[in-house]
Amino acid sequence: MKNIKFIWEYAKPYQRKGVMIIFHVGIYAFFTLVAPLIISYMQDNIISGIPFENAFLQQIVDAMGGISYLQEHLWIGSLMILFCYVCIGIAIYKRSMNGGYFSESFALHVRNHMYDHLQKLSFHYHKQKDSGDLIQRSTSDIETIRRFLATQLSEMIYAVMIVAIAISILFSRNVKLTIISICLLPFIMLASFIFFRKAKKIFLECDLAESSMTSVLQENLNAMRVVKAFHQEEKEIEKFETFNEAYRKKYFDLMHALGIFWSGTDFLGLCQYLIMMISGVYMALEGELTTGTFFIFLMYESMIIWPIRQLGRILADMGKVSVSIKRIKEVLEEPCEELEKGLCPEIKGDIVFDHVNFRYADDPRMVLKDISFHIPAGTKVAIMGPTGSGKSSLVHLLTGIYDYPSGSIQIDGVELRDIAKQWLRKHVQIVLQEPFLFSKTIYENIHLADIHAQKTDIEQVAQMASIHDTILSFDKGYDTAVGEKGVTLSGGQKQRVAIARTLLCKSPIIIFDDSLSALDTKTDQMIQHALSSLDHDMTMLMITHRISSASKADMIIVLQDGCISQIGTHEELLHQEGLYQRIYHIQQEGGIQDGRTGI
Ligand SMILES: Nc1ncnc2c1ncn2[C@@H]1O[C@H](COP(=O)(O)OP(=O)(O)OP(=O)(O)O)[C@@H](O)[C@H]1O
Repeated sequence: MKNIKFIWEYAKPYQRKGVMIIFHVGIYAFFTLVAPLIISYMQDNIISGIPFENAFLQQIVDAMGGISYLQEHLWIGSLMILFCYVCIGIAIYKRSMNGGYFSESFALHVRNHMYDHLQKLSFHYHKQKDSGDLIQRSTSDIETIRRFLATQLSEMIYAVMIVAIAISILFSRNVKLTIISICLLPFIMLASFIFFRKAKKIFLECDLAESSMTSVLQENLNAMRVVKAFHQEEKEIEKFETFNEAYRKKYFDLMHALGIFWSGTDFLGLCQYLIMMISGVYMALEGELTTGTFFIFLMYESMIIWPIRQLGRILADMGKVSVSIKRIKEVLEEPCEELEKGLCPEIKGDIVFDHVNFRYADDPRMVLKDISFHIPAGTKVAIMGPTGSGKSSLVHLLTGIYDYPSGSIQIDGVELRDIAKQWLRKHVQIVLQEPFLFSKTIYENIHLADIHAQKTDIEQVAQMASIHDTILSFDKGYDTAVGEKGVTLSGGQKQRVAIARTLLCKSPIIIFDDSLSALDTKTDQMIQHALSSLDHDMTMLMITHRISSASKADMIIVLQDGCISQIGTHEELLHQEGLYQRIYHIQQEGGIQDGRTGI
């Protein structure tokens, strides 16, 4: 019942079309059954002249001119049969149209709602969930329900109607032959139901084999540069062939099982048909059956055997539909991140960490331990430390993506978790280590940070990010399309476009998560120089591995194993024994001039 309600809600505004499916299937079933009846009456009562047992039918025939008139004008009967087939054609067309509207409307609304909801779910949720699974829920699961509504639903209604009405008519004609005609039908339906229940496992294995093969292909295409750089082509081909072969095997298993099922139930169906035919001929010879009635049995039998088999399949498939609905509901019922709830204080960029501890939900290890510091507004801070020491985790806390279990983080005196997330993210911008560019033009990629920005604003931030001249050197300038994941740009170029995009927000707090280290020292210095000449005050947190960059900061925080091991200015830390001094000496000695020190 809940599933019907779910489908009904999303099928708006085409719910009426759903009801019309039942009506048109009814018309289809009615005329499909009436056509053989007309032929039987023509044979028995018009041509052979057997009087009608039914007074109502006799009245209709009289109204049409009587039996002898119809005998002389047999084309009237043919015309009636033609009329039935025209009505069947129209009903099939209408049923398909309504099924299409109903199912497409459902799919459209659920897909939109899913996409909308996915945008509003927390980052934590997305991190925990497998993106492939979410894609499957938003596509294949919706498709399973759509297919059911578009075709299987009407097939099911048709099967129920045609079987129920045909068997009732057959009973009214000859009880004994009807019982003979349906004796194998329950077995056909049961065989079909059991088979498709059991076959679920094979279908699933086939789906999994296909998705594994697709993943290999996807990974290979994404990592084409690495594949070529390490001469992995042969190995990759071998790997793909293994998965392709596994998929072929599973598909063959499926075809084999389906082959056995279809031929087995075909055989049962034909046996049923044969039993009915032999019994019918025998009974007709004994005079228990008229030719017209026998004709009805022949026609109706073929009409009910295949829908019965189909009904078994649909009933088994309905399990899949309810599983899909459950999987979609699981996502839709997941609570959204409350982006607007909370305070919207004026943010200038004063940051205080007070005994903050932090660990990721799926990992018992403490990533940040007892972190305390104060960054006054407008300060430029460098964060250094060995890989895995917690630098990125620390700065990500400021964007409100994760919550901190203990301690306090305040921005301009307001507890960070009390600030509305949307407001916070508008004022705290981060340039990620691995920036992501959309498959749009460079202009659009920068412009999305502020839809009100003018072309001059975009050029200005591009200049600050030292990418303006590079963009102009492209044939299409700012209109250059950035390919899938920005592959038409080099890593450093992508990084600089991402920096320009972040600068366009003019946020009071800006974070560079190791994003400047990806650039050469000269570009890094140029960008930092441009940032220091900005006309608005900005607190800047910069994760870096370069002493040359850190030395220009007002404050340097050195993290080691999740704890602050040193904090101070370049001069102070230089005279302190510790990691900063060691890095300084390594870089001074010219070991690694351009970035990472191996810490
Ligand atoms: N999303 C996550 N879920 C669970 N653990 C994580 C996650 N991100 C990072 N970690 C773990 O937290 C610790 C700190 O990682 P973090 O990325 O903050 O270090 P980092 O100093 O920025 O490293 P790097 O310089 O290599 O970027 C590491 O041990 C890492 O394995």
